[in-house]
Amino acid sequence: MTARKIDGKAFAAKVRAQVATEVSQLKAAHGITPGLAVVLVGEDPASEVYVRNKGKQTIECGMASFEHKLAADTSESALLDLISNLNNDPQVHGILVQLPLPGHLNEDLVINAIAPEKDVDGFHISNVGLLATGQKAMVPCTPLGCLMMLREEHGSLSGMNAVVVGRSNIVGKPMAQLLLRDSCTVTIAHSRTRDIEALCRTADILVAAVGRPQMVTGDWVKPGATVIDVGINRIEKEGGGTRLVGDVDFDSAAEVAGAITPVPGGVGPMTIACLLANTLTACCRANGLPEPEGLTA
Ligand SMILES: NC(=O)C1=CN([C@@H]2O[C@H](COP(=O)(O)OP(=O)(O)OC[C@H]3O[C@@H](n4cnc5c(N)ncnc54)[C@H](OP(=O)(O)O)[C@@H]3O)[C@@H](O)[C@H]2O)C=CC1
Ligand SMILES: Nc1nc(=O)c2c([nH]1)NC[C@@H]1CN(c3ccc(C(=O)N[C@@H](CCC(=O)O)C(=O)O)cc3)C=[N+]21
Repeated sequence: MTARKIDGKAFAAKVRAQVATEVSQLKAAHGITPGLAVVLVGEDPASEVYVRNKGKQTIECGMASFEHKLAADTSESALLDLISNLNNDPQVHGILVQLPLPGHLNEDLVINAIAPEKDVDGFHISNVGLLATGQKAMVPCTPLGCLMMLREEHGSLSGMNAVVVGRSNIVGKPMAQLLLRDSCTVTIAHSRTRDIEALCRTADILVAAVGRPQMVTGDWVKPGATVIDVGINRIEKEGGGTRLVGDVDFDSAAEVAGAITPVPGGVGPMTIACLLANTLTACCRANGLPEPEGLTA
């Protein structure tokens, strides 16, 4: 392996420590405790992992955690009622509805029912529009975490060629927006992209968010490039059991890349740290207090 391994786990711990410090100051000076509500409808294995890690870390940071676990057959109106209550609850500064939702629920409708200023996922159409037009928004946690690691690695990203593989609303598109805002030349690739390997080899920054285990191999990577692996895929292990792998084939990519994030221990922990940072930011904004520095995009 020649690439530097970017330690997302350690970086996330630093971000959470900063959040915890600011939370304790907020409590001491103003008697305010930031609160995060997480809504989980039905059972999704990826979401379960996320909710478990997140609840623990929310409390470790000194914030209040409100978990709402609803049955898989919950009606849309019941879910909208809950969101309305959370929108009006002064103890709740951040609301996250775990995706994907069961098929009978309209995701767009549900997400857009969240008060934009409490939308710590940054998925509400208002926040998407604010980000796209360069205004102050809630920035989606996963792309924000990726951006923080890239800035730490490179300082300025200006003029770099970035290729984002994946065009989802929750990762690919907002990632591309953030890279564009930092003056990268951005290309978004997806399942219809022609000669995707050659395109990826033009990237100084390569972000993989496809949901296909180990799809991006070393021969897709430009020598010295920085590779950010967003993928979280559970695969069968030889000899039984399962293990977590990314969308990048770590071993072959690490032979070519300059720096690379591992899975686990890369983007995942940063996502949760950014969720906590967004909750703190939302709480400061709600109370007309100055925002924490270095925790927003
Ligand atoms: N670490 C973290 O914190 C998080 C990790 N994830 C993980 O990131 C990955 C992506 O998530 P998400 O964006 O929600 O996934 P989606 O399934 O919503 O989007 C996947 C994207 O990848 C593209 N794609 C699929 N197959 C190919 C292919 N063969 N070649 C090129 N492009 C392809 C799709 O293209 P098209 O649009 O043409 O279909 C689509 O745009 C998953 O592994 C997920 O688990 C997600 C969120 C947070
Ligand atoms: N509204 C919404 N927002 C999300 O941001 C969201 C979502 N829904 N639905 C599911 C996906 C997935 N996701 C993960 C975040 C962190 C880890 C994480 O902490 N991963 C650890 C490993 C965890 C383990 O050991 O299994 C790591 O990569 O090191 C994983 C997955 C957020 N998502």
